[in-house]
Parts: sequence; C-alpha cells; structure tokens
Amino acid sequence: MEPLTSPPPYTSQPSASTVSPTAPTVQITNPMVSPFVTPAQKLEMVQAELEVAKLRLRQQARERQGLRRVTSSRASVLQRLAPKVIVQSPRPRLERIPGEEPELSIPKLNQRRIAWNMILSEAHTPSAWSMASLTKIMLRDLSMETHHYGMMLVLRAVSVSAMHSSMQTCIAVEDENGDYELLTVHDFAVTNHLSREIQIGSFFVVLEPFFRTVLDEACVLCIDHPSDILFLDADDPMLPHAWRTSVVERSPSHWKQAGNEALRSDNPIEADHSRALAARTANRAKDVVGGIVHRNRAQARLCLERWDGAYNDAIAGIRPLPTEADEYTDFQNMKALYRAGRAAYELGAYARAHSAYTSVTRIAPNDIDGLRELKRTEARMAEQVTGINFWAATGPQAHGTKVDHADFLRRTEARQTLTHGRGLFAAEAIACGDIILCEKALAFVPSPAVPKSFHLVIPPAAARGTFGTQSDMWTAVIQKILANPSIGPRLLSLYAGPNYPPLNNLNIPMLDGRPVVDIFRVENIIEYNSFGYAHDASLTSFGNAALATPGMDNKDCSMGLWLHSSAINHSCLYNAEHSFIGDMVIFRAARDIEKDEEITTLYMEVNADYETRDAALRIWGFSCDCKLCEADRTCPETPRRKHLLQQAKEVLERLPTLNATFEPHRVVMMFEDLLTQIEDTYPEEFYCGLPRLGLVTLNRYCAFAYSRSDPDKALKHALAVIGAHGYKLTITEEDIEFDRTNAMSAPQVVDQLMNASRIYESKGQMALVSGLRELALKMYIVINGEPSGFDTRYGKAREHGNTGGV
Ligand SMILES: C[S@@+](CC[C@H](N)C(=O)[O-])C[C@H]1O[C@@H](n2cnc3c(N)ncnc32)[C@H](O)[C@@H]1O
Repeated sequence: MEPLTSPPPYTSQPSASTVSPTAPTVQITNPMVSPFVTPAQKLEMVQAELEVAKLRLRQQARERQGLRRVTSSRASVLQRLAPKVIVQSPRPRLERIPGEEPELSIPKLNQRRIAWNMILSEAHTPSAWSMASLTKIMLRDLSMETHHYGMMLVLRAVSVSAMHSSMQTCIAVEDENGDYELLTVHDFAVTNHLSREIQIGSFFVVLEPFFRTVLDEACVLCIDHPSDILFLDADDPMLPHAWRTSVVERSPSHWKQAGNEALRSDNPIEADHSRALAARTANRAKDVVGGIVHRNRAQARLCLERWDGAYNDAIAGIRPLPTEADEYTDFQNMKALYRAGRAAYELGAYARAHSAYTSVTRIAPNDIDGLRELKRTEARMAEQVTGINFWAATGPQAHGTKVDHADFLRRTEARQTLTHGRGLFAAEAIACGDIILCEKALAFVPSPAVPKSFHLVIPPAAARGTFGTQSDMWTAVIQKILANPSIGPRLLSLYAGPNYPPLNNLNIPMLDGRPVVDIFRVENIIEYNSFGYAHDASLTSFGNAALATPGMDNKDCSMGLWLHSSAINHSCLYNAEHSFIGDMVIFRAARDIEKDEEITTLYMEVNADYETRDAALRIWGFSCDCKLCEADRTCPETPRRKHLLQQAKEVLERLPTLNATFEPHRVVMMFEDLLTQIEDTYPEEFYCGLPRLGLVTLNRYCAFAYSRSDPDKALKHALAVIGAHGYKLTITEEDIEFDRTNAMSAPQVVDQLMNASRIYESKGQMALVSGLRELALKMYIVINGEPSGFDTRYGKAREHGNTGGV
C-alpha cells in the first residue's frame, strides 16, 4: 500500500485563485516586512494598522468638524508637502519662484509608504452644479471636516504635483488673498485631464470643496471626484485680474502643427489638447481645416483609448463628396473611416465598425487593410451569434492578454428574481457542457508579473481595505468611464451594495463639458461585481479555471469587471462554471439548463463546513438558500460534522508524523474510521441526492493510498469522491449513467473519473474506459473553458479508448 501522502494538486504549479469579487489581494514591497511572512499574515498586519489609523482619524474628524481652518504660510505648506513626496521615477523637484522663500528639496526614495497612503473620505457625491452657479469663497473661509456646498475656490498651483499616495497627487495651492494650502487629487484620470495639467502656475476651480483630515493629522483640500476640479485657461474671466494673462490667439494650422508634433513625440494627451484648440478656432473660422482637425483629434483620441470621442470626431471629419472624382477627398475620408471603424470596434459596436470599413472598401475595393479589418469585424459579428470557436481560436497562450473576440450573450438575459435582486436567465435550453456566454471585460487588471508597489484603498465606512489589483481596478474602471461615458448606463445599472439604491437616471451627467462620476458608487460596484482569479501562462491543466487551487492564500490575482455576467447570482448548487481566458470570461453549463432557468455560479469555493461558508458569503450581504445550505442549516448533525471535519484537518496536518510512526494500512484505517463517522452526519432524510462535501478529502487520500495495492478499494474511494460531489454514477457491465442533478463539478471529480477509467482499463473493461474518459473530458472543458491541458494531465486516449478527442 502507498503511504498516505497528498494526492496530486489540480495544477502543475501552485497558484492563487479566487472568484471572490471582494477578496482583497495584497503585495507589499515594503522592505520592513519580512519576505517570509505569508500574504495572509501581511494582510492581517496591515489591516490591524489600518484599524488603529481609522479610529484615530474618525476621532480627530469628530473633534474638528466645523472648526475654522488655521491659515498656513507658503513655507509651512511646502514643509508639509515635502515629507509626503515619494518620488517614484523622475518626478520633478519643487521649483523655486524668485523672491519667495528658499525651496525645499524632495527626498528621492524608491519605495512608497504604506498604511498612511490611503483614501479615507466618507462617501459623498460629486458636485452637481455648474461652475457658474456656485459662489466663490477664499481659503481663509474654509472650515475643517466640512463640505462647502454651493461654494467654489479659484486656485493657482504653486508647486509641481507630487505623489501623495499610490493613487493620489498632492500639490500646494494659493488663492488670490495669498493664502496657501495643500490639495490632494486622485490619479484616476492620469490619461484624461488631471495630473498632466497640475503644474506650477496652472489655474483651477475646486467645486464644493471638502477640507478634511488626512493621516498625518493635518487637513488638506481633498478632491475625490474627478469632476470636482476644473482647469481654467490663463485668460479665463473667472481668474482674478492679477493672475490673468492674455492667451495669444493662434490659427487652426498652428494648433494642427502642434498636435502633429505632440503625436510624433508620443504625447497623445498634448496632441488631443492642441487639436481641441484647433477644432475650436477652426469652427469659429468655418475653415476648411475643420475636417482635418477632427480627423486628427480622432487619431489622438484613439491613442488615449477615448473611443467615444474618437468615433464622433472621425465621423465629423468625413468630408462631403465633391461632384467630380477627387482623390484627395477620398483619401481623407478613408482616414476618417478607418478611425471611426477602429473606435467602434473597440467599443464592441461591430455593426458601426462594419459600416465604416465597408465604406472604406467602397472607396478603394482592393485596399488590403480595409479588407482585413472588414473580415476581422465580420468574424466578431459571427461570434456574437455563434460564440467563439475555441478549438480554432485561442488557448492558454491568451492568458494575461486582451483577447480579440466578441461577446456571446444572446442565450441569456437579465431579469428580476423573486428574492435575489436581478439574476441572469437562460433564454433557451442549454445542454451540459455548452457555452452559456462569453464576455469581454469592461476593465481588466492582470496580475502583475513582477510584484508591484503597494496599493491600498480604504472604502469609506468599510470594515477593511482593498489591496493590489482590486484598487487598480478602481482606477481602471473610472478611467474607462471618464474616457467613454457611453458605457456609463451599463456600469451604473449594476448592483452597488446596500448603501447605494438603484439610480433613476443611468446616464453619466455632463457638467461644464466633463463627465460626472461618483467614484464611491463605482468602488462599491467593483466590490460586489468583479471577479478575481489567478492565471499563469505556464499552467497547462485547469489553468483557466476559476477555482484552480482551492485553499491557497489570496495573492495578487487578476481582476476584471464583466457587465452582463454581473447579473449572475451565487448558488452552492450552481448550474454554470466560469473560467477565464485573457480578459474574457466563459460560462459553461455544468448540467442541462432549461429555458427560463436562472443561471447560477460559485462566488467562492464551497466549504464543507456550513458556518465557514455562510460567513464568507455574508461579505456579499446574503445567506445562500440553496438546498444544500438549507440541509446544512437544519440538520442536527451539522455541529458534530464540524467537529469531525476539524479532527480530519488536524490528522492531515499530522500526516508526516503518522506516516513515520505507523504502517500505511493503520493510517488508512484511521482515515476510513473518520470517514464512517462523517458519513453518519449526513442523514438521508436531509441529504437525499445532495453533495456531502465532508467526505471528499479523506476519500481522495484513500483512493491514492490504495492506487497500487488494491484497485477495488481505490475504485470504491474514487467513486466515493464523485458521489460526495452529488453525482449519481451508475456503472453496469458495459454502460454508464451519470446523473448531474444537484451535483457540483470540480477538478477532483475529473481526477477521479480518470482514476476510475484507468482502473477499469487494468481490468480490461474497455467500454467503461472510454465512457468515463468522455465524462471526465466534458467536465474538464466545463471547468477549464476549453480542452487544452487535458491530455497533458491525463495522457492521450489510447487507440481502443479514444473518445474522439477534441
Ligand atoms: C454580482 S451581484 C449579482 C446580481 C444582483 N443580484 C443584482 O441585483 O444585480 C451580487 C449580489 O447579488 C446578491 N446575491 C447573489 N447571489 C445571491 C443569493 N444566492 N442569495 C441572495 N442574494 C444573492 C447579493 O446581494 C450579492 O451581493
């Protein structure tokens, strides 16, 4: 008999995986933290530090609320700025303004600080007022811990921007009275409009300013929502006379040249800005250049991934056709159409992209690029109807990348459920193994290949912080939505937790020409709807699976937000498995699904212990009411089972000692005895036809222990693992029946189906060999999304047992 050792893991390498929308991920590069501390321990340490910091902060905020702000001199404001500045790369030094106090130098450190670099505002909504309707106040009129509703500040930057935290920029500002203060602003809009504009001398308005305590115990002007700051040109009438300078009126062609130069030097933001000015001046002059500047700005916006604006500009850049053939106009229109096609393609608006590329090929029927893009767009349109052909298309090589495929959503639709909010329902019957849906992420943050610096976000009123890729997701989603407000309604329709009732109007409002996005609502949407998962290009088997390695610590996993899939509710007796390829999520039917049946999936690994499982699900604010949870809740044996499961866990932890002390058969007997006791805690009247997850682990160990010495016992334990997942496997001489009602697909089941297949092979029962392999392969594809890795793990089918392959 084999000594009892751990059965092989599902994956060839350990990796973290979770489908938890909320599972915090952490990567700390702080050298003060020992590299031998596990991620879970690090998380605990930081959480503890945060709890103390939050309490202190709340206390200070209470004490200070409404107190008049203490005025600060320029020197003292800069003094406070300097220690905050953590220079990452070549961030500039504070510059000296002649005649002012001597300048401070900024220490160049190569690391970021951790716990105090966090966001800790109480949730509040962005200002809903246009600048023109607000009353101007001065810095000296500010009160602490106060939102100054109906007011605005007009300010000038007196320092360069400095990194305040991994997600915030900090600058020193002054008002026209010569008072100074520090201002922090989130770096959400790095590619949009904020950080690039904050430089010495830039002017801006802060709408309904919020003056609050930060963790260095001082107050700062805090801008949470990107739309609460508005930059002004140097000649803006809003500026005090002493600050105002006239802006030299330039011609459209000047701005066009400036834009071209900016693009050439790889600065699409500057190009976009120049082209906006060109468009403004050109429109005024009703100049022919108007078409050009729109086309050019479309190009700059493509570089900035502002697909909405790029599409509109490209369409505006199409010139009316002259009565006679005109090569120049054709050429310019092709440029505009290409840009429109690309922007529409990126927005997933394939019909619009198709129309643009068709027009290109009408102008130039042999244009190779036009024909190629048209074909590519047609492939995406076909995928929307038929789904991706994974066998021909993609594979594990797509990990960590954005895959070039279309959503396939037509088989499902979101509807209201009776008790679980919105849910996703099958619009047609879907057979076990078939694709339910494929969807590209709205935003996707791959796990970093190299551990990154520490990102920490403390959502207001939350019990805990979020780390790593989860906080990067916040930035990614907000950037995406600021750049493409047309996506707003679909994002804002998602469940945002108990503190955010559904909105009546889902459109992103525009104020003074910019989109108004409530970052706290978005943070909650991410919290409740995004999926976190591990993917590792080097993994072959089960590499795409959502729960590749149950029980591992959470590490810095990848995260994404999928708008349509977000309507899917949890059930421990799920009928859909999900897997990930690049930024695409794939849901497959884990059993036959009827038309109008609700699609459900696992939010996290189902723990055999009910209390543990229920506590984890409460993070999402609900208790599962599936038949299994109902049985666990009502069965009087549940507490005894918990105790026995704990005992089993302790025995497994002592396995090396047991193996060294006892003969293998004695250890196996100990396991079998425990199994009998656990089995007794699943009375038939409560668990008829349901999974009995407490029996999985020990049976796996026993199947492995008997694998060489006693095939019949190994088979018994292998079948017990399958049965413990709720499957009814009936095997006769030649035939296999497999009932999936109320069952849970899992890598362990695939392993044991193949284990049983091999045992039957050794007994010469070849009909069963291929039948079991077929079942295993089908479940593998359901879990992994596609077949790659199956043969690597289990070997190729022999000639006589060939299942027909994939
Ligand atoms: C990703 S959303 C799912 C869609 C959501 N029901 C909606 O209305 O948009 C996750 C939230 O749905 C609810 N939910 C999911 N599964 C549930 C279940 N089995 N029972 C009750 N509520 C559930 C919880 O409020 C959870 O936080």
